[in-house]
Amino acid sequence: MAKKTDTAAAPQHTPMMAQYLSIKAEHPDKLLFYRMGDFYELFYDDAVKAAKLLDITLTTRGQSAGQPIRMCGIPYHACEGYLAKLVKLGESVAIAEQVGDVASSKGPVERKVLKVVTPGTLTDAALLDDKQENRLLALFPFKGRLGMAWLSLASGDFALMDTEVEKLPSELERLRPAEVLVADDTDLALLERSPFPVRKLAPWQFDAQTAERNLSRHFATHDLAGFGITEPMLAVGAAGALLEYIRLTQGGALPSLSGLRVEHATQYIELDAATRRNLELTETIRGEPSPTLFSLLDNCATGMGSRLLRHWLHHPLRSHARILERQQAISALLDSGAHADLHAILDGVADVERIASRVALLSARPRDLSSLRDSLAQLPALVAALPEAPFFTGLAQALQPDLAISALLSAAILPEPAVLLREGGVIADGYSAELDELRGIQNDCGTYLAQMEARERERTGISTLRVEYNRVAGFFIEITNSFLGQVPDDYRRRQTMKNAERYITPELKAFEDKALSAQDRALALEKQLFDGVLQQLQTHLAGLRLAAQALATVDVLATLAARALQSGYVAPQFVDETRITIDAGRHPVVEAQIDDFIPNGVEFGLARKLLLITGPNMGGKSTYMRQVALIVLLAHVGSYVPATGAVIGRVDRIFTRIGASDDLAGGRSTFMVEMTETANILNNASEHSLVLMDEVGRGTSTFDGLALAWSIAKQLIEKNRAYTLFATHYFELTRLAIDYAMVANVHLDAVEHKDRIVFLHAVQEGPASQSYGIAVAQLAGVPRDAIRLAKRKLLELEQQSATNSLQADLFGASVTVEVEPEPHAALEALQVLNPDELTPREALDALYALKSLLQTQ
Ligand SMILES: Nc1ncnc2c1ncn2[C@@H]1O[C@H](COP(=O)(O)OP(=O)(O)OP(=O)(O)O)[C@@H](O)[C@H]1O
Repeated sequence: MAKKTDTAAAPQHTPMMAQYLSIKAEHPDKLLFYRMGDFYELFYDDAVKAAKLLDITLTTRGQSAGQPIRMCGIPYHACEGYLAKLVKLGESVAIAEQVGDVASSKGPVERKVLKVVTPGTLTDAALLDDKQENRLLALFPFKGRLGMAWLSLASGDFALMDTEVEKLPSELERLRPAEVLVADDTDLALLERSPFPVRKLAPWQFDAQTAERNLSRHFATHDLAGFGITEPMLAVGAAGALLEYIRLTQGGALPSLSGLRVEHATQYIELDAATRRNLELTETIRGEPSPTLFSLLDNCATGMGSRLLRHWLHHPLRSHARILERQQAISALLDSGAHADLHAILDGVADVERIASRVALLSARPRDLSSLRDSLAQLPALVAALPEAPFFTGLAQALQPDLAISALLSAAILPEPAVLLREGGVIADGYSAELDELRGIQNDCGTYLAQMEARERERTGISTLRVEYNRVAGFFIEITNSFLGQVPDDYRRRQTMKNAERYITPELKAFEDKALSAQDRALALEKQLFDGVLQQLQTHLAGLRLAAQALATVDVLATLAARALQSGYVAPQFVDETRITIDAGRHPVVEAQIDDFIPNGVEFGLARKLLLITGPNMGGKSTYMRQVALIVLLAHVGSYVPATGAVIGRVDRIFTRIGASDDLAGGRSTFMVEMTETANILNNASEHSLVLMDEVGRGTSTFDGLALAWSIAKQLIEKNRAYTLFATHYFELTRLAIDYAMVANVHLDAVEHKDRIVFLHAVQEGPASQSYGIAVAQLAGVPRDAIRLAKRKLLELEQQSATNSLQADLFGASVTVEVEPEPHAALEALQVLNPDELTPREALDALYALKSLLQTQ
C-alpha cells in the first residue's frame, strides 16, 4: 500500500523530457542536439558539458521529475560553427530532428536522430579542413598482428592493411586519423596515449565473416578477391566495423566508395612516427603547421591538390618507375612552361572531390552544384594546357567526364543560385514548365498590385492609398489616418499602424491565397527538382572522382614544377647501385628562412656507408642531416630536389634519432625515448635504409654515453650497414674511421673572430678539431659567472685527462682555454657601492661587511 502511494507521489517526467531521455538513452556517449523550433537544445549533463566547451550560457528551465532542467541552446542556423568546434575537441554529436507533423501531433512532436556527427565522419564543407584529409580508422589487433582499415568519407578512399601491432604509432602518425574505432575488449596500450579520439564498439562488429559479406554486398561483388584480398586479412574485420559505423552516423545512407585498396608496406619508403615528426614534414616538432616541408611547398591552387601533396610527402614511393613518371611530368611542365597557366586555371576550380562526396550522400547544397558546373567548364582549357608526357595522357582522359553532367547542371541550376535551398532561387528558368508557371504567378504579383492600387485610388479618391506586401502582414491596402473617413465598406481592418490603417478586401485575400500558395508550391517543387538532379548525378560519381584525382595530381605537379623553377631544384637520378650522392644540397625549409644558406653535398657508396659528423653546437649538424633525409624523401615523392645534382640508389626506410624530448604522458624519460628509438633502428634498419643519429648517448653519464654511442655505431656498420649520418661529440668515435673502411669523418667548422664565434656551416672531410661549447653558451647569454666557472672546470678536467690519458669528450684535450682571474668578492662588493647614497651609519656597516669578506676569502 505504502509502495503504491510512493509511486503515485514520485514526480513524473514531462512527456517531452520523457521523449528526450529515451532518445538520449540510445546515445549515451554523444552530445544530443534536440531540435525545438529554431534551436537545438541540450539538457542535463550534456548542457553542462557543451556550455563549457562552447562557452555559451547555461540556464535552468522548469522542472521535470521534480528536478530543475539544466539546458543550453544553439540556434539552428548557426549550428555548423558549434559542431565544428565540438568535433575538433573530439566530441560526437547526435542530431535529433522533428520528424512528426507539428500541427497534428498530440504531445511532443515525434523526433528522431537523423545524423550523428563524429570527428571521422564529417562531409560538410564548413566542418572540414580543406588542406587535410579527414580519415576514420578502425583497428583490429590479434596476436601481435594489426588489421587496419581507413576511410575518408569526403574523398571516398577506402584502404586496408595488415601490419604488426608495434607499427601502430608510426601508422597513426602517417594517417593522422580524425577518429579511431576499436572493439571495446581491445587491449592496446599503445592507443591509450594517442591524441586521436578513440571510440569503442561492440566486439562482434569486427567479425570477419559478417564484414566480408557486408563489404561484398556493398560493392556488389561475389567476394573480395577482385580487390586483391585472396588470403584472410585481419583488416577485413576492421573494414566491416567501419562500414557499419558510417551507416549508423549517416542515418542509414552509405556513401559511394571508390572501392577497396589494399596497401602493402613495401610500396612506400617506411617512416616511423619519430621520423615523420623529426623531419617536420607536415608539422613542426612543436606541433605547429609551419614552417614545415608541406607549408613551404604547398602553393596548390585547390584543397584537393594540398591534400594530395600532404599525402605524397607522407608516402614516398619505392618504385623508381612510378617516381620517374611524376618526375618526367614535372620536367614536361618545366619544358613547356605550362605550370603557371595550369595553376591559373586551377584557381577557378572548386573542391570537386568533396562536392562529389556530398552529392553521394545527397547533402550537396545549391552552390556545390553551381561550382561543380563552373569547375567542369574549366576542364577543356586545362586539358588543352597539359604538356606532352605519357603521364598526362592518362590524366587528360580522366579530365573529360561525361558531357551529360555539365549539360544537366547548366540546364538545371541558376548561374548564381541561392545559398540555401529552402529560400528558392536555385533551379534555372526553363528547366521545369511547372516551376516557370508558379514563378510567373509570383512575378505577376507586382503588376497586379500596381493595377489594383490605381483602381482603388480611383474608386476611393484617396491619392495616397497603397497596395503592398510584406512577409509579416501579407498583402494589404494601407490608408493614412487623414483619409480614414473615405474607406469603403468592403475593406476589412488587418493591422493598425501609428499613422495608418491596413486593410484587406475579399479580392485581395483571394489573390494572396493564390500567390502564397504558388510560392509554397514553387519552393517545394524546387526542392524536388534539386533532389532529382542529385539523383541523376549518382551515376556519374565514379567519373567525377577520377576527374577530382586528376585535378589534384595536376595541381601538385604544377606546384612542384613552380617550386623547382623558383628555388633552383634539379631532377634527381635513380640508380640500382649502393649509392647516395648529393651535390651542393640545401635544406629546403631552412634555406627559405635565412639569407646565405651554405650548400653541402654528401657521398655514400658501398665503401662509404657511415659518416661521423663532428663540429660545434650550432654548427649546422642537425640541419645537414635533415637536409640529406629531406632531399632523399623529396626525390622519392617524384619532386625535383634542392641541390645541383643527386644520384640515389634503392632506399627502403628512413630512420631518425634526432633531438630529445621527454615523453611525459607515456612516462618515459628523455634517455628512455632515445634508447627506444635507437633499439628500433638497430632492429630494423637494412643496408638500404637511411639512418640519422644525432648525438646518441648524450642523455646519460659520459662513460655510459660514450660506450653506448660506440657500440651503436659499430652495430650500424657491422650489422645494419645502413647509409648512416652519425653526429657526435665523443672524440673517441672518430677513431672508427681507422678501424672501418666504410666509416668516414666529416665536420662542420667555426672560427673565433675577436670576441665572437662565426659558424662556417660548410661540411668538410676529417674530424673537427675544436669545441666551441663554452663560446656558444656565452653567445646564448649564460651569465658571466657560470661561463667563468665552466672555463675553470674545463681546465681542471684537461689537466686530469692529461695525467690519466683519458679523453672522454671529443674536444676535451685540444682546447686551450684562458681562465680569467676571478675578481675578489670584496672588490665586487665595493664596485656596487655608491658612497653618495649612503648614510654615515650605512657606510660604517658596509665597511664592516667588506672587512669580513677579506677575512673569509
Ligand atoms: N648550411 C647552412 N648554411 C647557413 N646556415 C646554416 C646552415 N646550417 C645551419 N645553419 C644555421 O645554423 C643554425 C644551427 O644549426 P643546427 O641546429 O643544424 O646546428 P647543430 O650543429 O645541430 O647544433 P646543436 O648541436 O646545438 O643542435 C640553424 O638554425 C641555421 O640558422
